[in-house]
Amino acid sequence: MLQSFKYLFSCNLVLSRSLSGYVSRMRYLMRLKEDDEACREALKSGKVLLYHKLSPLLRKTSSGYKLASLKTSDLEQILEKVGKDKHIVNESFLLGCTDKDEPQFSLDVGDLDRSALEQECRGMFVDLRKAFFMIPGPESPLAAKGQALLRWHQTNCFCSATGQPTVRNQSGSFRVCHSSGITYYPKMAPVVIVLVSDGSRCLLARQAMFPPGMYSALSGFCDMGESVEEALHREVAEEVGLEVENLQYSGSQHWPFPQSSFMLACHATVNPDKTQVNIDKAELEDARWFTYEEITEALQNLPRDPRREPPVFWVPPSYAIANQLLQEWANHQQLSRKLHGLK
Ligand SMILES: NC(=O)C1=CN([C@@H]2O[C@H](COP(=O)(O)OP(=O)(O)OC[C@H]3O[C@@H](n4cnc5c(N)ncnc54)[C@H](OP(=O)(O)O)[C@@H]3O)[C@@H](O)[C@H]2O)C=CC1
Ligand SMILES: [Mg+2]
Repeated sequence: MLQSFKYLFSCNLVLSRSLSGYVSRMRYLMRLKEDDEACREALKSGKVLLYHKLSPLLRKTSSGYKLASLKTSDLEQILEKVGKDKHIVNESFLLGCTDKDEPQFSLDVGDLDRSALEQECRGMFVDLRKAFFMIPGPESPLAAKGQALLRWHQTNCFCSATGQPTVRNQSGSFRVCHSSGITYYPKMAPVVIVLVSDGSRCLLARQAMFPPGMYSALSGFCDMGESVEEALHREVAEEVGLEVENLQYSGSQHWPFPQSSFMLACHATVNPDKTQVNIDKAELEDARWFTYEEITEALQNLPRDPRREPPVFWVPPSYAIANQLLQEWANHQQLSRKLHGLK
């Protein structure tokens, strides 16, 4: 009894410690967003993710590649070595905070000589899509956020009402036009993504612009005023001419390409007697039903090696929420096959 009480007590202690750690970190970040001076101070002891024309800096380690996270003081020295004023570090944007309470920032140095920087930083700038195949999975959201914030600032330098320049706050959590008084906040466009199943197969599609052989779940931007459910029904009807039912929320994800999207992912079903697809050829090059065996094989395909021919059929990498939908569908199929005594 005492043992279990002790165990419960220690669990609660761990829980309350970790909760208060999280809460204080969030409060700290909130303050940095609002207080320019505090943010400038935090930058001095923080870490900066460096980008060159929106490509993040990666460093090779003994086990592969990692996002390079440079101490501000080291970055200042590097900038001076490549002949740049170290104060451009102050143009960094606040991204978040590590679990060791180190504030993290991103900075694009696209106007500096790329190879000189790569040499000084002992790393290389890699296109973000390629970087997703190289860096550890947990680093992907940070790399995406860093790029998205930089892109948003680069493309929102002027007020759409007055044409006057907008001015950022120190953290980069907004830009303001002093002429109109309008405040602009970084934006994401809501997108629905849905894996449609007929019970034993799932429906995937490809756009002409996708890399050869890649198929993904159906997706589309939400129209103004639409709910997620309405957008989902409409996109499936428009793109493949089917009516879906039994929508089930799966999860969400920020997606940086081509501009920031906020992906809302769901599963849905169609009546197994009504599976004939009618493709909107203006949107999609192809859409077809895939079996459980095809999906499990595609999910096991290793990340693409750009030097080799791509497989005939492959699916988005594990970081993409489309991949999560496919994993969930395959797990569900496996379970129901077991229940029905199938392999
Ligand atoms: N993370 C993931 O797993 C996946 C992410 N995605 C992402 O979802 C997003 C949407 O998917 P997609 O199927 O292409 O969308 P849609 O089916 O809505 O088709 C895109 C079309 O909509 C137009 N459009 C309408 N509203 C917008 C808007 N706010 N921003 C940009 N274009 C708009 C575009 O026109 P035009 O281009 O002519 O300007 C384009 O022709 C893409 O950014 C894609 O990268 C998609 C699949 C998987
Ligand atoms: Mg679409």
